[in-house]
Amino acid sequence: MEKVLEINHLTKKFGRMTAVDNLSFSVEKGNVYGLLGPNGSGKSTTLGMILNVVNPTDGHWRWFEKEHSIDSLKKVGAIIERPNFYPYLSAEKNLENVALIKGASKSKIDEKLSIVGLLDRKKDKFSTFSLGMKQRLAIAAAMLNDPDVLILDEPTNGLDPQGIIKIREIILDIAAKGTTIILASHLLDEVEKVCSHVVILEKGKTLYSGRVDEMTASFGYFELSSADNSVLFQALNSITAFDKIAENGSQIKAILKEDLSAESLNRILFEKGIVLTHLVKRKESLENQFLQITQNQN
Ligand SMILES: Nc1ncnc2c1ncn2[C@@H]1O[C@H](COP(=O)(O)OP(=O)(O)OP(=O)(O)O)[C@@H](O)[C@H]1O
Repeated sequence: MEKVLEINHLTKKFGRMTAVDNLSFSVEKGNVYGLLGPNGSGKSTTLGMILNVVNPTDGHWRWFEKEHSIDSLKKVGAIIERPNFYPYLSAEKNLENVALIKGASKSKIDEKLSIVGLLDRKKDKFSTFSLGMKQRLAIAAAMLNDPDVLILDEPTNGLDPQGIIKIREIILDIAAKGTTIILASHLLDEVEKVCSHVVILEKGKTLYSGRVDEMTASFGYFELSSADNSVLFQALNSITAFDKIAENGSQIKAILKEDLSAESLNRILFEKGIVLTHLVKRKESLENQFLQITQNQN
């Protein structure tokens, strides 16, 4: 797989505060990466470093498997601050200005406005746009020179539900056409809906890095009960596949640390003379895992 970005031991300190702490991960072409973390976890600082606007304290990164070159960033489109356009100019005129600055062709303007659903509003002044439309225009501007990578920092912040859905559809559409996307968000739901990969940050440290579906597909847990739960509890404790076993009202919750099917567990317990009255296998959602991970840090 072609590597678009490699980050190694990246660290940023502001005085005594470490905003990004020894961060390492790689971004492969064609995927959508979520940088997920609560406010202040170091997402924007990380994006600032890889975009050359924040100086790192330590560590390094490289774009497109090349050592540092300003040229590499020409293939990266980014929206890291609120879109800044001329309010009294139309969407089209604003994009003409951006094209001029970026050295992109004006012939791309209609195509990009169409991708973000603003082609029929191209003659309207920027000042008449909703926040969601402004954000979509910013995406069109970032896409003008057909970047290989698009970076978005909290792209749906402050938008209404309709605006949020629209932006997410646009991101997925751009990704489906082959552009690699790196998206910083504090919304787990957003990452689950949009990203294939996720790096979870808490206080600048990586807590999880990997595929979103692998994280969702953790080993899960069982809910069980039997006529005598204390005997069941003891029996479960002797099975090495479990990480934690807890009584939960009339049921026992047994969390897996490795794969074990409901059928196998039922058989193991039956062989120990235990007949179950209840057996359900469940998977923790990414949301629960994220909450657990962030809670454990406090
Ligand atoms: N220029 C700066 N000077 C001092 N501290 C800073 C500076 N920029 C960021 N920080 C601190 O670094 C930490 C990480 O901030 P950062 O903005 O990267 O987090 P974030 O995950 O993007 O959160 P948010 O979504 O709230 O911006 C925070 O504690 C923040 O206060």
